[in-house]
Amino acid sequence: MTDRQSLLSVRGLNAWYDESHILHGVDLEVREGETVTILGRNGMGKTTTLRSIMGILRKRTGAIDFDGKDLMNRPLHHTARAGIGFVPEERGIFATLSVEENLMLPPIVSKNGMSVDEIYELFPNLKERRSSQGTKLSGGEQQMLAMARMLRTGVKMLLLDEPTEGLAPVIVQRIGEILQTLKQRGMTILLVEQNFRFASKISDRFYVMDHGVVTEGFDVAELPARMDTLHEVLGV
Ligand SMILES: Nc1ncnc2c1ncn2[C@@H]1O[C@H](COP(=O)(O)OP(=O)(O)OP(=O)(O)O)[C@@H](O)[C@H]1O
Repeated sequence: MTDRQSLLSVRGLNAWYDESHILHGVDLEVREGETVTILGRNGMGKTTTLRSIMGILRKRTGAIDFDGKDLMNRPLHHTARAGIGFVPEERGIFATLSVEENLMLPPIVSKNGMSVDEIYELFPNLKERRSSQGTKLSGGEQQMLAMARMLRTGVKMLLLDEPTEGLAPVIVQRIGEILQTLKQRGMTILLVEQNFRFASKISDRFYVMDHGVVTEGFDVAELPARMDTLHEVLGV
């Protein structure tokens, strides 16, 4: 992995919700084609890190570089245009629009995106439900649609916040297979995930967050040797 180029680099990231200082100097790096998971107990700042990278959370300091571009002083829509797709925990499916209308909503950012046909091949259940309203979808279908919608835009990197939350094991497995397929196609993925078993199967590297800082980072090969300490820190 070390010969791959850095795609996302975050250094000394501090972030605040109003007066609450949540991130205290987060450092992390994701290289092209890697899947990296941020682990950590509830409330440690994982979601805040993703929101700060995207620029949804504006009160922040530090450096964020993506694909050679400085993201720190750009408006939110420029972050998306630079090629990062954020799939939030709440998924953000528009209830009154159909599956296909939701799919077509975000603007294309590069011509490397998947066609609608390719998307339906990867997500056959979305094809079946292409005319269904957003409200009629199961949690798993909503998660798949939220991911699919980003793949169409041609982003280089996905930020996924707890994609398996609340989903049945069979759907979690299906999402794991989809992420493996995306990895094979060269997608770069930064994942926040409480489901450690799921994350351990698809990740190349891990970071652990504790009280607004990254306390450790390690390769998947080191996972067995780290299990005891992870068990203590995360309760996994
Ligand atoms: N909108 C908000 N306003 C104020 N504080 C917030 C807001 N959202 C989160 N926080 C606080 O920021 C801290 C970090 O939350 P964050 O959601 O980033 O944690 P997390 O590691 O993603 O955990 P979780 O899995 O619980 O979401 C927590 O103390 C939380 O209470």
